[in-house]
Amino acid sequence: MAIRCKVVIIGAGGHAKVVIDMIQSNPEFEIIGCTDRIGNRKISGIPVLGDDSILPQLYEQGIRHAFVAIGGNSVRHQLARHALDTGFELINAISPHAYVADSVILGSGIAVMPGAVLNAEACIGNNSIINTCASVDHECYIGETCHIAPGCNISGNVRIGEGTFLGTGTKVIDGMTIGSWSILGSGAVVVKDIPSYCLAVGVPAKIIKKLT
Ligand SMILES: CC(=O)SCCNC(=O)CCNC(=O)[C@H](O)C(C)(C)COP(=O)(O)OP(=O)(O)OC[C@H]1O[C@@H](n2cnc3c(N)ncnc32)[C@H](O)[C@@H]1OP(=O)(O)O
Repeated sequence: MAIRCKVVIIGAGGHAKVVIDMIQSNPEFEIIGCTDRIGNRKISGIPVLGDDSILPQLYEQGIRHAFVAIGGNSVRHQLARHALDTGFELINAISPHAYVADSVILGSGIAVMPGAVLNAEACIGNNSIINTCASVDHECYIGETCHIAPGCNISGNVRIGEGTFLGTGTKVIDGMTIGSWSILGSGAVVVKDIPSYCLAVGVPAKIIKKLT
């Protein structure tokens, strides 16, 4: 039997439960535990080993692979940087029930949840989440550390900058550009470009706040 890569999961909330389920379905990996501020417990049968300060110790013990399972973009961004600085390689967690076209380009640290569809020549940046039943169509570019929430539909040739969050069920028509670190409220329909650092909601999506 092939030796399985030992993986530590960083985070132990609801998002981590979905990630654990996906990684457990991949025979390449063996999850050795999670990290979280609240230790001394198990999630989905996996022990919480301690908080993030134990990562260097785990690396010294020979664990080389990690996955940051945190839904919030800025915290995920910071923890991914910390894990990489410690020496870990970030794996991808791809559901066997997602469709990922052969020509899709994936970075590392990416979660693709059940029912998600990534169509031809889409490109997904490091540490991004394509959540349950979201679709990313042909030639889209999704930057690093984005979160495309459940049920979003992103049409072809859309570009989304780093750190942007599309709330549940957001729709984006083809060819749009959405900037970095913006937030689209649940149910928004994007029919015009959205700049960086904006909160936009509604149908059609309108900017209601500038974000810092
Ligand atoms: C598997 C998972 O669970 S993944 C997680 C998925 N989670 C989501 O998709 C959550 C998405 N979040 C939202 O849609 C939130 O409502 C946000 C981020 C847009 C706004 O949140 P907040 O910053 O707390 O804003 P707040 O709730 O104060 O609303 C501000 C205004 O926007 C309106 N608003 C908020 N959300 C929306 C929305 N989705 N569509 C239209 N209007 C909205 C509010 O009614 C309010 O209007 P008012 O000022 O006239 O009263």
